[in-house]
Amino acid sequence: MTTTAPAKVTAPAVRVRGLNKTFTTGSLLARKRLHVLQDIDLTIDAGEIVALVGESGSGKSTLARCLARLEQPESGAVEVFGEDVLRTQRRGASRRYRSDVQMIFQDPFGSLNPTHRVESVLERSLRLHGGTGQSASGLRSRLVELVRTVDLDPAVLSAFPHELSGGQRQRIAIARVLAVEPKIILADEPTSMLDVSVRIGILNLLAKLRDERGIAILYVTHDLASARYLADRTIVMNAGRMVEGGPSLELLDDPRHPYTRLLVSAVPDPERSEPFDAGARAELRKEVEAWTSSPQQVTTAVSTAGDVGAADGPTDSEHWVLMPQENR
Ligand SMILES: Nc1ncnc2c1ncn2[C@@H]1O[C@H](COP(=O)(O)OP(=O)(O)OP(=O)(O)O)[C@@H](O)[C@H]1O
Repeated sequence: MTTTAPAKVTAPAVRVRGLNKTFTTGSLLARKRLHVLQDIDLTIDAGEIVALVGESGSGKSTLARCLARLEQPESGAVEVFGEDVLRTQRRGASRRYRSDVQMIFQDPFGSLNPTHRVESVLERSLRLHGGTGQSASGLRSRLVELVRTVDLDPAVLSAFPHELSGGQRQRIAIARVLAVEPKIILADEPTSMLDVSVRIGILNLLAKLRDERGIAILYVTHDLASARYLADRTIVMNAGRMVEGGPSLELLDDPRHPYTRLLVSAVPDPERSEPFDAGARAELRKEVEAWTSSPQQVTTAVSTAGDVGAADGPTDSEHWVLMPQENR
């Protein structure tokens, strides 16, 4: 008799279940509790990019910061490759966790020490990760390899951050993260401070890291068009809750939830057959308000997982047309 070996089950890179986070603000006499994350569920597989979109203040960064262990949620579970880290690492993230889960921020200048040349910024990360056992030539070739991975010329190694463009600085910030060989990258608006012309290069770099290294990426953004371009799945957040999620193309081309439809309506698309008019948007806004006061989890056919320009108009709206995912 032949027996079939059971299929190997691989845990997702990240699984978040029932996560809640509140902040207390105000003076002693007028304390206010802000429930910033409410019952958040999310999974990200290895080699997958998941975009988190929503209006300003919807809780996207707080969720990323909870995953980076920079914030402590009140309840819920965060599993990384199957390990329930809030239980097993109660006193804070282990050294291993801090290598495996890395964060990229929106301001690449703020995250690089202006007095250090690029090579010493990267060398520091390499040494932290691999100890001090590298020979001088081994170290040099790792530095060159790192900057080449982020598509920069090794000449940048001798530059100071202020001598680089915003896009180059963000690439160095990414190289520094790669020095510790992360399995998960939390990218919080990594292109929002960059010129439109260089944004797509950073998005393509993130896609390369997913495809070639199998890195799981949470991509936090206001820009629906870039989420559509880059992310395998997109999740929409409103006021601390997840309202809708699914494969990016399906979700953003055929949004079901009124809030997602409102966000999508703010991105002009000449190919859209029925343009949204002000009346339609006002109706959607009413539906969103009704949902916010009595939220129900919306499950769409594609279901698995703030200010995206809904009120202020789109940013980079041309990407919607210029960056179709299928032509990437
Ligand atoms: N440390 C903190 N203390 C108090 N309130 C906070 C703190 N951090 C965030 N908040 C509040 O939590 C809410 C969610 O903020 P968060 O930054 O997660 O939203 P976001 O969706 O990432 O918005 P943005 O796109 O503007 O960064 C906001 O109302 C914010 O003011």
